[in-house]
Amino acid sequence: MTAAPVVLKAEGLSKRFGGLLAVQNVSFTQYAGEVLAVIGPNGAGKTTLLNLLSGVYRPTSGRLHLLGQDVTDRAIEHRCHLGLGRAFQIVRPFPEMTVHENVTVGALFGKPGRNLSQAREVAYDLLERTGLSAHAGKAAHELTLLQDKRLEVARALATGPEVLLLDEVMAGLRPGEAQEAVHLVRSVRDSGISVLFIEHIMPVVRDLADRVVVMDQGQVIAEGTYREVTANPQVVSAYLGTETELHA
Ligand SMILES: Nc1ncnc2c1ncn2[C@@H]1O[C@H](COP(=O)(O)OP(=O)(O)OP(=O)(O)O)[C@@H](O)[C@H]1O
Repeated sequence: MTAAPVVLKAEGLSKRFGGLLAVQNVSFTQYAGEVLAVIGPNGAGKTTLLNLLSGVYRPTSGRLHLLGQDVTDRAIEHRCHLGLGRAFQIVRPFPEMTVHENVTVGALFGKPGRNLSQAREVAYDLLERTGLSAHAGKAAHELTLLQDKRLEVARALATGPEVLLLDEVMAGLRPGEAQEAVHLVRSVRDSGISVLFIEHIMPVVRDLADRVVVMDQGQVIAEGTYREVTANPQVVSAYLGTETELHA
């Protein structure tokens, strides 16, 4: 059997803020088609890691490879054009623009070489895929929270990613809504996109992740299937005293 190609490879990534090593020597590999979760208690360094992956921060040390290229010193735009998309926890669409226009902007600027009519077509297709077609003409500020999250995913997909980073996109959703969001992420994965996500809601991690990377105090303390990591005493101990219910 041939192993799936590597899409992301972090090698000893660290990020220092003054006296604090927020991310310490983090290494992991993500394979094509894989859904990888990054979990850990508050302050573990998950968001900082995501910022290192997407290019918001340059690492203090370590290297990052994306789709076979060393992108350690590459800007956000370069990573985006290469095939890295990101959806944020706090959704910030252009509120007065329509839902369709918001996705068109992503399709136009996230992928070089598209003209406006191509971007508009891509946007219609993505609204269909993310279940927003019926809301295409609404102003973005009229959407519900779940629809906002769908829009955020549609905007990230509009850049044509091969790897999609999701930063706690389930935050604030009710359980039924979170299940709908899980279906959406599965459909993204089924379309061939590799997904790396940060999540605090353990049932979501259990339902979605092929593999889980657990961080604590900036370091990776465990890696494996959901079952493996939640049975790991070091992981259990890292979560003790936190509000997160580790065993979903
Ligand atoms: N820009 C920054 N400047 C200084 N310290 C920072 C900065 N960003 C994060 N930190 C610190 O780095 C550590 C890791 O923070 P980070 O936000 O990455 O953790 P997290 O695992 O995402 O936490 P949470 O689950 O609460 O979002 C924390 O101690 C945080 O205070």
